[in-house]
Amino acid sequence: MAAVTGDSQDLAVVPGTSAEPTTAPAAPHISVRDLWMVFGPKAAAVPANKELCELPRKELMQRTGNTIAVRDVSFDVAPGEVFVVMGLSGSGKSTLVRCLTRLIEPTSGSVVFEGENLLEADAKRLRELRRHKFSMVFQNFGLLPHRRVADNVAYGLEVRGAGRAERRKRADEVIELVGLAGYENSYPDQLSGGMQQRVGLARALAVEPDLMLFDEPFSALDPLIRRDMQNEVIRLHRELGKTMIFITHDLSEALKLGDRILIMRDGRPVQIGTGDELVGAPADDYVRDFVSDVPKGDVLTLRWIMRPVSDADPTDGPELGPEVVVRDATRVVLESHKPVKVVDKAGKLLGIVGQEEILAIVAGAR
Ligand SMILES: Nc1ncnc2c1ncn2[C@@H]1O[C@H](COP(=O)(O)OP(=O)(O)OP(=O)(O)O)[C@@H](O)[C@H]1O
Repeated sequence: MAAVTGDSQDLAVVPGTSAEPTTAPAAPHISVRDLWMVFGPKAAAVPANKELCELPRKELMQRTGNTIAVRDVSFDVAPGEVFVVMGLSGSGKSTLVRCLTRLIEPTSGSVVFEGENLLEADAKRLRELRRHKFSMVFQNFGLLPHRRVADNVAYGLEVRGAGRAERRKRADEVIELVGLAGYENSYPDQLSGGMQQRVGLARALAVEPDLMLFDEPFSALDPLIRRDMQNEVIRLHRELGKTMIFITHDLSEALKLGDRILIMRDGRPVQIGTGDELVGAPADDYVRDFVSDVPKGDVLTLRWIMRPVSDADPTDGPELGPEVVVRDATRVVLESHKPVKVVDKAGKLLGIVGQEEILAIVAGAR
């Protein structure tokens, strides 16, 4: 999915620089710096204590009763970007995302949202932000069972104090938007899992949030329904351009939805990058392992496989941009009797891709 503002390529870390904080070209929508979340007694003392921070998880727990769920995480999310947080169970994804809106109180660091450090907001301001600026979609849908679809969708507006007519109008709009028209008066248990999650999506959209947070929203759904819901998020993002932070432990979901992906391990950020950067230049064996089964041709772009032009290369072949995905370039390259020239927007020749480079990827040799 393309970022609505800015070129996601520009937002990315340079391949191989792994977890360096990335700087968005425009003012970031949300900017996280040096964020720590330590559970347990005297948690605040842990981040500053190098010796404690380096202890294995079990030993830290035995010695101090603390668990480090998020350690020293920094990243920016640009307006309109879809930023995915990915990692195995226990890697700190949920804690990190809950810290962003202070559903969990971070131990230290800063979270600047639209220029405001949320860690300094008082309870009143925080309530205001949660009602007007953020919304969250949960894995277990989080619907109120005794309320009809329309009332579930309008719940956030009701909390905000909106009148009945306004609530109903807005609920109808978003119910239509997520494809649930006709089900306004149903109860959640009369709907399938996928439809219930559409209600969850509609409820999150109803309040017109600036930032949408998704906590593994589709993990409980069947694969086909899950695919439909991913496509639904892509469509809604295209139509509404909301900034989204999306947690998943599923790499294919991360690659499908994310402009950029943050990979977490044991609370640490291991790599932040676009899908092709993770696949083309994994920061370590953990990331390499994650991406090992990804069909490379579906993710890598020509810039990853092009070679320098040599004197022997004909340079009158067809031209393609460096951002073209290998899969999409395959036909042009294989049908051409000459190597394809990889050319940037200014017309500068960057490299050459011939049949060997394509076949090496398609056959999985690289
Ligand atoms: N309230 C808590 N008290 C103590 N430790 C906690 C608490 N919540 C989470 N943790 C610990 O923090 C670490 C990160 O947990 P978290 O739930 O954020 O991971 P996750 O990547 O979201 O995992 P999952 O995909 O299973 O939800 C884990 O070791 C977990 O046991």
